[in-house]
Formats: sequence, structure tokens, C-alpha cells
Amino acid sequence: MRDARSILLVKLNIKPGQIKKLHDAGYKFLEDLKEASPLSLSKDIGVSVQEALSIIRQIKNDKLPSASLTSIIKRETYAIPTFCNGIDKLLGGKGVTLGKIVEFCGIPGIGKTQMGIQLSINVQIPRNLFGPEGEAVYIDTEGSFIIQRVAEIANGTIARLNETVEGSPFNLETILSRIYYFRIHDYIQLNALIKNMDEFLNEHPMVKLIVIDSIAFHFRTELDLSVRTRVLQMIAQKLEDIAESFELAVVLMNQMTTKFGGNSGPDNTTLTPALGDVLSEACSDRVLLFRRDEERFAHLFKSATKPELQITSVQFQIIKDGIRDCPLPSDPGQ
Ligand SMILES: Nc1ncnc2c1ncn2[C@@H]1O[C@H](COP(=O)(O)OP(=O)(O)OP(=O)(O)O)[C@@H](O)[C@H]1O
Repeated sequence: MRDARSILLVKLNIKPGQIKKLHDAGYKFLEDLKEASPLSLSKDIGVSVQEALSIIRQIKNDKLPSASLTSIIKRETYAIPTFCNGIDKLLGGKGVTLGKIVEFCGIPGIGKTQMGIQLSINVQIPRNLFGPEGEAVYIDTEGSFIIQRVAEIANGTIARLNETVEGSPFNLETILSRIYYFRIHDYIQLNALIKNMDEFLNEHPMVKLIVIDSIAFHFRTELDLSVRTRVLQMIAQKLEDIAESFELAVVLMNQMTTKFGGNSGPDNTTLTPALGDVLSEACSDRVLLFRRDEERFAHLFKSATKPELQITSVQFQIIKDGIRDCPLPSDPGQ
């Protein structure tokens, strides 16, 4: 069998101009592209991130033995921990994976903003502590990003990391300086921001997470349905491209809306995530945050990677320090 490592890039279906640029930058064999991401490749060979992405896609689509190709092109994947092991496991083991769009939905007060803030801090966890060592963009459509609460969760995160290593490089000022905050007042601003996000990301290559809290807020009311669907589709498509090209995670917070039919409510109504199918297509994982009695739970109701999950609901809590696992039930004998 052909060894994919020794395959010359010239033998692949890539444009001659691109081959030259790859050669000039020292990429000769498929193996050389093993660690390349669209962003790193674009810098190395001097093309746009989109062109670098299209080169990587072309290579993936070429007629090579698929098993070896996957192993060659496979990039090191980092994930953003939520600090709730249960939710990390639902999301594939380590948390929110870079390169994907994940949705958290739930009723007001369930903890979506707390999750968004926790992730914006945790994306900064250094590599030596198995974090993505990145920065975050926080797009606030509702005005719920309260700086005092961010500082509280940041201090909780610093304390937690200090339990793991001594002298962690984290401090409050650095954490806050690595969250780029955008306050959005209507859907036109949101659309414009997402449309021009490439430019911002090119200037801020450390960004590894974009949180939109919430995606539905400016799309709920009087907006014409066809306009709403069109704008949302454009935003969703752009977010998918951004997530892949810049290898970052996009986390969408979403509200719940009442739908008639389904019979689950006393008045023949069902609570369902807002904006329906448009978001469903773009999100690889969708998590419902909900309350049962006084406890909070997370339920994975869509997963692109693990359709046959055994455990789909886990418990979590929100404390002063942020999102955490629930303590194990105390021994009734004690
Ligand atoms: N310092 C704190 N200590 C403990 N729990 C807190 C603290 N701050 C907030 N919470 C919890 O987080 C909840 C608010 O969560 P959050 O604002 O994330 O909800 P949300 O799902 O974003 O709601 P909305 O849809 O209205 O924006 C509070 O009701 C409270 O239970």
C-alpha cells in the first residue's frame, strides 16, 4: 500500500501556483502539512485564510487512501473545559472542541451567560495545563455581561488553576484583557459584525472562542420571517466558515420559545429552542440546560459526533466561582 507520508504534494490536485507557494515555504510532502491549520498555513505561504482552507480541503478530498489521509491531516485538537466534567464528557470528553459550533439553550436564569463567561476565561488556560491558550470574543446582545461577575468567575478560575500548578501565569487583569467585548443592539449590527469578523480575527489570531449571548434576542419580534431566515442563514454559514478557517469554537446561547403542538404542556404547547432548524444545521452539538426541582442539568439533544450516547444528561451547579460539577451525594450514613 502507498505510504501517505511519502506522497509528494505535486501529485495531488492542487493548483501549480499554490504548489509553488507551498514548496517555497518548505511544504513538499503530505506529511509536512500534518500540523498545518488554515491560519498557520495562510501565514506560512502568504495567502488568505480562505485560500489556505481551500488547499487543506482539496487535499482532504483527493483520491488518497482515506485512513492514512485522516491520520496525516489530523490536527491536534484542543478543547475548552467547562469546569463541569459531566458537560465536558457530553461534548466529547474535554469540553467545547475548537473548530465547531455548539449551542447552549435554556430558560432565563438557567446559566447560559455564566457558561459563556466561564468558557471565555477557560479558553485562556495555558497549553501546559492542557488548555487552548487563546483569547475570546464575547458578543453581548442582551446586556447581560456584568464585569463584576466576570471578575468573580476569573478569580475562581485563578484559584482553581493555582491548586494545579504553583505560580500560574493567570491574573485578573490579563484575563480581562483577553476578552474582546462587543455590545450589539440589533440584528443589523450583529450581521455586520459577523460579516466583518475575518478582519478582526486576522488581527487577533489568538482568538479561539466566539460567544454570542444570545443569538435569538434580536430575531424574535416583529422581523419578517423570510428576512429573519435569510439573515440567520447568512450568519450561520459565516460562523461555520469562521469556526473552520480560524480553528476556533463558536458558542451560541439560545433562548426557549413556546411552540403549539407536541402535547407536553397543559395547553398543548412545547418549549423548544428559538430559531428552530436554521441553527440546528449549523451546530454540531446542542445542549439544553434545564432545572428539575432545585437542581440544574445539561442534556445533549444533538451531537454530530456521538449519535449513540449512553449518558445524555448530567448535573451541574453555579457557585460564586463559576460553573462546577455537583458534589457527590453525601453518604446518608454520615
Ligand atoms: N455569584 C453567584 N453565585 C451563585 N450563583 C450565581 C451567581 N451569579 C449568578 N448565579 C446564578 O446564575 C443565574 C443566572 O444565570 P444566567 O444569567 O447565566 O442565566 P441565563 O440563562 O443567561 O438567563 P437569560 O436568558 O435571562 O440571560 C442566577 O439565577 C443564579 O442562580
